Amino acid sequence: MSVPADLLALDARDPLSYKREEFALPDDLIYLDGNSLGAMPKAVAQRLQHVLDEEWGRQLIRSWTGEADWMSLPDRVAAKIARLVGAKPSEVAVGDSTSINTFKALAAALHQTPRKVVLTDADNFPTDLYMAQGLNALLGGQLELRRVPSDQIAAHLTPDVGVLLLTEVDYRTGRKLDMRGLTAAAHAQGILTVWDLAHSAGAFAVDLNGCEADFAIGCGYKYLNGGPGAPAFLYVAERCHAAAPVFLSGWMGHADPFEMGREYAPAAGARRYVVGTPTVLSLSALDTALDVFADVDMEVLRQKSLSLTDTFIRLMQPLTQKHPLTLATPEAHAERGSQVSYHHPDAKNIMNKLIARGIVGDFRTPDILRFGFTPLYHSHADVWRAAEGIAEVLA
Ligand SMILES: Cc1ncc(COP(=O)(O)O)c(C=O)c1O
Ligand SMILES: Nc1c(O)cccc1C(=O)C[C@H](N)C(=O)O
Repeated sequence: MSVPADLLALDARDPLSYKREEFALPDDLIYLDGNSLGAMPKAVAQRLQHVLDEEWGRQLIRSWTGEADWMSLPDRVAAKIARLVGAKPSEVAVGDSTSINTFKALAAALHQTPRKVVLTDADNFPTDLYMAQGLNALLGGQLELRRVPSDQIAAHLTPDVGVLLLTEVDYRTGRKLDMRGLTAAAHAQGILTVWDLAHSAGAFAVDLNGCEADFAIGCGYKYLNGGPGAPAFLYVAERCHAAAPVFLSGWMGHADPFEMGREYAPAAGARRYVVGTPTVLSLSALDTALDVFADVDMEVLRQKSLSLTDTFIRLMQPLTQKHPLTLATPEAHAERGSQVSYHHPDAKNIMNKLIARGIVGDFRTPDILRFGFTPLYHSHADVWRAAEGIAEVLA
């Protein structure tokens, strides 16, 4: 069997097809895991070589303030991410991990309200729950972490809730929450919002300012393709800056680090949430990786993402009739991120077999087969080949 003509026609008119060339991807792999670790943009290798040879190797310490200007690297990367998430550059800080930034955001948000309840999705990504638990321990156990199923969040926006901590796209099911509606409903009850955009940033256009979101965090190594352990980001709405204290008040978030003053004074804007010395190698990789998005219209990217996931769901549909395979991802476009997941009682074993055949997705407990689609480097033909491989493994 070869790729059906209708899918080849979709690929022929794909306005983003030229993007695949910008990535180093093995030809014999169908990589459906960009939602865990994005593929490497080819330009990153050249950038890192330059950083090694010239900026570090030759210029050494002079690169902090010289031509390389490592001091402003977090801010330059922040400006590129800001465009993708609908924020002002001065509202985004880049550095640390998503986990650490979750702590910063949650601590700052809780400081702005006398309320002690943090409302979250019972199935939120573990690190979000763990960071809230750790913060609660630091605060002497005065918080209540209230966990409810995602479809019951709206009904639990009660006046005792201080902060709503949610992941926009669920890492297991790929279900996308209504960030705009939930943020407005939260605000109507005087609740601040912290959105985890790990599976959103770079996957589709996010509009933090348009949604009037208060705080957000996100990963650099998934759809932003910044490489393993890439720096994460933190968004703090401008109107929250004055009241959102910096608890991790490191010298690199100081207004004038080299003044070496005795008292902490925050830098302007979100730069104050940068803590210690910027991780130049990984920031440089992320900086160049983000250039892949420079000429990309995020609405076009979203349309392609939906076309890829629609196609996958359609091709997989007959398999759900023959096997104990059920779609875990919502079919409504507004409720879907850029991944498609299925429940299967033997999911772990099936994923291992798929990976052995070069179709790389994820198994997630307890029974999820997860397939991530990256419109920058996937074609409809890839989707078809993946579905064919899955059919063979299931058979
Ligand atoms: C929703 C979500 N939040 C956070 C993280 C990760 O946080 P960190 O980069 O700190 O490991 C992930 C994935 O690893 C995730 O899926
Ligand atoms: N962050 C990860 C890592 O450091 C190692 C392996 C996997 C990951 C992941 O991305 C897990 C992930 N956030 C998930 O959505 O399941």
